[in-house]
Amino acid sequence: MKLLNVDTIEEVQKKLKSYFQTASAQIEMVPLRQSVGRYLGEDIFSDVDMPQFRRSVVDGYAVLAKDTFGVSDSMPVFLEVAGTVDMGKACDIVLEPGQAVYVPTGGMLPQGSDSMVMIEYIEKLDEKTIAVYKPAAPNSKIMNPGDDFRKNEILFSKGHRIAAKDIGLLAAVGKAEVPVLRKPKMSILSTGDEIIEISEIPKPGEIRDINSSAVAAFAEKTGVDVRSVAIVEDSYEKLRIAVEEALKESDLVVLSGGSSAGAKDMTAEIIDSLGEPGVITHGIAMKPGKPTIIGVLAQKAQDSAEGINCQNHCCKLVVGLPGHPMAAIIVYEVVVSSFIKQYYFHHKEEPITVTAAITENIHAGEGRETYQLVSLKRDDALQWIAEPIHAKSGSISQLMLADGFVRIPSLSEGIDAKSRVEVVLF
Ligand SMILES: Nc1nc2c(c(=O)[nH]1)N[C@H]1C(S)=C(S)[C@@H](COP(=O)(O)OP(=O)(O)OC[C@H]3O[C@@H](n4cnc5c(N)ncnc54)[C@H](O)[C@@H]3O)O[C@H]1N2
Ligand code: MOO
Repeated sequence: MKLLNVDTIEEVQKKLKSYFQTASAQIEMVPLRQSVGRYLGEDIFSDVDMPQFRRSVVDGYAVLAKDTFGVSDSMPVFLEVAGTVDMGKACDIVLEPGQAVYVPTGGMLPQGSDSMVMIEYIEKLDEKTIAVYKPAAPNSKIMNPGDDFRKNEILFSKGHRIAAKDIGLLAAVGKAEVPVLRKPKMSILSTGDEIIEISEIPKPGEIRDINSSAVAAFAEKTGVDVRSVAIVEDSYEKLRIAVEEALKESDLVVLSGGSSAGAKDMTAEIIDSLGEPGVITHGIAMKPGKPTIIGVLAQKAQDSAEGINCQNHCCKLVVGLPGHPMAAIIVYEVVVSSFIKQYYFHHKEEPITVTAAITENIHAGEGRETYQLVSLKRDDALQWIAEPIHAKSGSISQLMLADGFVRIPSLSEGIDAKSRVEVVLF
């Protein structure tokens, strides 16, 4: 029985690495504003100093700071106005001691000046003279070249996921088009004679297809291009044809159901029939999610001393998720999603976690790594607490209450109530 011989998650990752290790990035250019949520295909360097010129951050007069030292409301200094700077134009005025030059916010400071005095603190006596009532410290109210970032500085690394907050910086370095990694294409197949479309009313024995929509939503959240979702009945030939068709249009095929040891569980057989190396893992030491199948199909088998090595994504991943919805979603997040981030998106940034005190003892899962759903709340001292959600993996309603999950290693004794845990957020 294959299911008795399960791999740990680390073993699965090691096996996948041997097939996908040299997968190279395929880059496409997208307009800047459409790049939010995409993963960078190249490191991004600044092409200019920012700012490129000494710039005022206020409306006021450029001065030599030491001309203003010691001035006050009752004892101003009188400075000669040597000119006005025009916005968007280079300033060729050279400021001499005893002079001031009007500079609007964002304008270029004249040579010889080292500070700005805001208009609130001056009085215009005539066209040529101002009185300054407040001392200015050197470098105050100005930005020097490179204060924000310097030319040739690395701003973002390949694999970084672009967020809305990054768009301004990409705009500042002229990225009207951004090199991003191509989205892998995924097909999702739900198997089972009992599975019906969600628009239908289930008759006794039937169940609406939860997994396709749920897995598609998690995949799209990660940036995957979900090409198709379909329900396939428990027929070897129909399922084999469906997987074969899906492989033509997709880089990854995710099936749900049909992964455990039951009589109709033919997913593994079908993967093996479709190419080499076929099923590499049948059963993972995780809870939930034990009856998971991982298959790899080489498109161009390159027999070498190391065996089949998939270069440039010539290997395709076929995953048989457990049918139980909660198990399907957790396995997708823990195994498939992290594979996609690593091999297709070169994404190395760790997910943001929240440290919280767990409210109950959690048992470790007898040789299996346990993924415990939790909901996060604040206690009276405003510290995060994680409340375990006790839900059967065949259910779905409790998932909406979960903020994330806690990982309990298989060799641990479990977690005691009140101990600190890391919650990986959904
Ligand atoms: N003898 C054993 N039986 C089972 C084992 C085992 O180790 N030995 N593992 C159990 C666990 S754990 C799980 S999880 C399930 C996995 O079963 P399959 O992956 O073969 O899935 P099915 O049998 O097709 O379905 C299981 C369950 O989930 C429902 N389901 C399936 N697909 C969907 C869907 N798209 N949307 C909603 N619900 C779905 C299905 O109707 C079943 O109720 O096996 C245990 N058995
Ligand atoms: O471990 Mo199963 O994958 O749902 O309970």
